[in-house]
Amino acid sequence: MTAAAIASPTPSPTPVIRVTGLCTRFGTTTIHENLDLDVRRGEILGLVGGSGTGKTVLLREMMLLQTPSAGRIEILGMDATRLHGQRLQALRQRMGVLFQQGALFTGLTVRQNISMVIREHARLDRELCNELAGVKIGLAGLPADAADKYPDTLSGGMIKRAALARALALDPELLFLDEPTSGLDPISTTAFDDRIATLRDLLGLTVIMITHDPESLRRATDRVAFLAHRRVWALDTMDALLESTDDTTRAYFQGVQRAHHG
Ligand SMILES: Nc1ncnc2c1ncn2[C@@H]1O[C@H](COP(=O)(O)OP(=O)(O)OP(=O)(O)O)[C@@H](O)[C@H]1O
Repeated sequence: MTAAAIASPTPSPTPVIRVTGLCTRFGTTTIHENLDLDVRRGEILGLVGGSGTGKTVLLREMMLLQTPSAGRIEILGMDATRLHGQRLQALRQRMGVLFQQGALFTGLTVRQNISMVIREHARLDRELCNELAGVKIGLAGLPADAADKYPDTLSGGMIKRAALARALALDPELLFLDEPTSGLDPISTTAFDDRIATLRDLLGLTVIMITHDPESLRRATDRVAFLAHRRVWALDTMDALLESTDDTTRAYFQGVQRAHHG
């Protein structure tokens, strides 16, 4: 027998996020029922599904901002549903988030917006926090002179990047993006997606991204989780999902493609 024949298969690496048996109910409405999802370290995972299928709620549950009705969420090896107090806070700090609105404080410059987050969590003097904020601004792909501008003087694409810089403020291991490129033109969207891929490579981030944009899904993601019928209905590469023979999956992705191409 050859060595290859007796070698055991490579074990799949432990996921950085493992969701099992997740249920989410609001009153009598069930949004998720026995939903399972594994997120691999270092991947960019797209999260898609029809309106109201619970993408944002699932994202919030994985970020420990919302408690599911039932089920288990393991994050970075910890049973997150059992964490409280300081340990919960410490785990949250290992995650960065960019919500759809990007909400920056309009009365603060870009640098102040970011440095404020660093100062809240680290015992560093103001000057060092400002310097660190400058590093994040560069990582997000903003020109240095954007640092001292106020958000309402920036373009839509630059605001997204400023919000990205803030999401990177605490050196997260997990980055959650809720429709990060909504409202951006195709060129800015491509540039933003490329930046996310670069940051993943550079910083070893794991990225979970909700988006409706099929071009972004194809370009930026390693795998896509498709939510339907209250669970993760399909999980595969975008190319594989586009060729799926399953009726629900095919109908969704064909609809998304049609909507995108007008
Ligand atoms: N706190 C809440 N209380 C009651 N219902 C809620 C709450 N949060 C979300 N929902 C409901 O849960 C469902 C899923 O919401 P969610 O925002 O996750 O959908 P989504 O898949 O992100 O949709 P979209 O693509 O339209 O943004 C919706 O019907 C929403 O109204």
